[in-house]
Amino acid sequence: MVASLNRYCQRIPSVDDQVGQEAARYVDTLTKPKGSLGRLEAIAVELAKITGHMKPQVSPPGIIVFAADHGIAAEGVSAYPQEVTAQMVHNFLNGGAAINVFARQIGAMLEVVDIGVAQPLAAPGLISRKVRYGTANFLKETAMSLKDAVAAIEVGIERAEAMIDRGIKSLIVGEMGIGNTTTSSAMLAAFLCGDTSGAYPGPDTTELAERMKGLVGPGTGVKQERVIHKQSVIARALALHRPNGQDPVDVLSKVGGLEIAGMAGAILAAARHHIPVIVDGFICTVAALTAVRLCPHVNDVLLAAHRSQEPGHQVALRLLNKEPLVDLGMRLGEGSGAAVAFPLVEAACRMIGEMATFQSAGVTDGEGA
Ligand SMILES: Cc1cc2ncn([C@H]3O[C@H](COP(=O)(O)O)[C@@H](O)[C@H]3O)c2cc1C
Ligand SMILES: O=C(O)c1cccnc1
Repeated sequence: MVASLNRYCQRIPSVDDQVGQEAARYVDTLTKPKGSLGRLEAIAVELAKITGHMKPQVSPPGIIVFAADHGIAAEGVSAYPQEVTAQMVHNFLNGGAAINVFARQIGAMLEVVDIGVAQPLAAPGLISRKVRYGTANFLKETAMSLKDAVAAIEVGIERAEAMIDRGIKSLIVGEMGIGNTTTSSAMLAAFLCGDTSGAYPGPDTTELAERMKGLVGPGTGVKQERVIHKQSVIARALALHRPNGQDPVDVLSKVGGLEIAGMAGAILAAARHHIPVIVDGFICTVAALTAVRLCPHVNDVLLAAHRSQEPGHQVALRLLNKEPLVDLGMRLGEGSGAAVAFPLVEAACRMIGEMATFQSAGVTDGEGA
């Protein structure tokens, strides 16, 4: 790993288990039968551990949407054309996308970052941090250089730290990039397959494509034949580049995406500053996995928001050992599932922050376990 990134990761603290234990004891003193608020109680304890505060806060939340294009889109892996990425950036800036609506609902700060859209973009409010004009088609060549992968991670760190300086108390990262479910499936497969020796076969990739089944899905809504085509594209790319699943920067540079690198960097920055991350769907969970491979205890600051319909999401969640809060059948990205689940996380904070104790309210405690 590059020295500067390595140094940054080394400065990421562990969560505070002692505050967590105190918070768990305190939750049991609140005016309710013990355990009766179910997972909200566990979330409150997680948030206490992450923030180091017995009464954690997650508001205001910050949302950073990273936009970038994918050379692999040229292989016909999406139901929509590449120019939709740039068009949606304008939609975000005009406030008309799903994430804008949910960001307003939860009072979030929202920022849109061009980290690698394939065409020049300039518009009021857009944060321009283009590392390159989209990735290369990774079926033919590596997606980007190692230097670009690290630069994109560093853009994510920079943007998250800027928002943290502005006072956000939790972070949601979202993305826009036509073709990025293919990229995410390829990265997930690399993290899985690259772990075992001899994982990548020779020129015949049929068996490898078969193993892609549970990792590849319809994305924006391609038909089953095209899902099979996506599996084959990914298998051929993996056999060509043989990414090392133990080395997330290698995986990013060979089959990754600029926005996924940016999201991973932003997640690292949140962990560095004791800020909880509410993880969106498939793409975001692959970015989170990338951050966790860079620094394993980053996993402790992640809360999985929702279960995406994209099949690989289930696999990625299992690798992180996370159970999502809700399953609404969503498959959008942009950070939308995380924003929709945010009020549940906020409820957990309010519970531990505002409820009376048996003692303060003069209510007689029982022995409920
Ligand atoms: C209008 C529109 C808005 C979106 N917002 C998020 N995505 C989502 O769909 C894309 C990934 O799917 P695939 O790999 O099939 O291209 C990403 O841009 C993702 O953020 C959108 C897609 C479209 C078409
Ligand atoms: O779950 C996601 O992040 C997702 C699923 C489909 C398309 N875009 C994003």
